[in-house]
Amino acid sequence: MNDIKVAVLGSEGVGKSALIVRFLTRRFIGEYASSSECIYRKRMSIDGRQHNLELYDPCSQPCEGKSTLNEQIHWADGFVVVYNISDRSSFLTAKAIVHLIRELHLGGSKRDTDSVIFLVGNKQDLCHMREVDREEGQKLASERRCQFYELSAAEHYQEVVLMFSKIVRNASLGGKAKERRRRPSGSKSMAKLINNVFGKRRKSV
Ligand SMILES: Nc1nc2c(ncn2[C@@H]2O[C@H](COP(=O)(O)OP(=O)(O)OP(=O)(O)O)[C@@H](O)[C@H]2O)c(=O)[nH]1
Repeated sequence: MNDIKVAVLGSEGVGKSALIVRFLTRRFIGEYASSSECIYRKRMSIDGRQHNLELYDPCSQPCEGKSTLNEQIHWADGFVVVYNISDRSSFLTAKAIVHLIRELHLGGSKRDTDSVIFLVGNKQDLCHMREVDREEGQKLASERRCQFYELSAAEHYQEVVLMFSKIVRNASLGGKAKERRRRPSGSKSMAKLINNVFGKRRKSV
């Protein structure tokens, strides 16, 4: 059994929780409020191999025991860095996060890091309000040697599953054994996730 840790990073409201919830439950939840950072766990079989996936969903608000971005980056084997295509400032934040991941992983093998940083432009369904061209995202990804996706947690279930499956596969192939530093603190079971999801008021988008 292989443990794979993936951090989903990006600025507030870009759809990090929506992407994770979509992947884990198949559902798109219009309003998902979480007041704490948390880790979701899922067992996955990819290419006949079993993986224990841990998905880290940070909390944008100040909260108790909140880990720093540096700690989150040290903890993870793979990174999904999300921006909202209709919010340029979120793209700039994503750019800074990718830069930081690269800085902190300078010691690692280049090939390992290249395949485990995914830059994701979310909310593609809002392309009528687009502030970041697809080409800009592609350019940043190729400059920073990341995999690039543009998708919509709201509309693209299959693409979301493919994206997460691919990062798990890439992280498992990297076979990176690294020192584990302080781990982001929160942890949630699927039961808690489902409770969160269905306990919230849903809003259509
Ligand atoms: N139209 C559209 N809205 C989306 C999409 N993904 C997320 N949203 C909406 O964007 C808002 C923020 O989504 P969240 O998943 O809470 O974003 P987040 O990045 O986890 O936010 P924080 O936890 O505050 O950092 C919610 O109202 C979602 O319904 C999408 O693909 N399309």
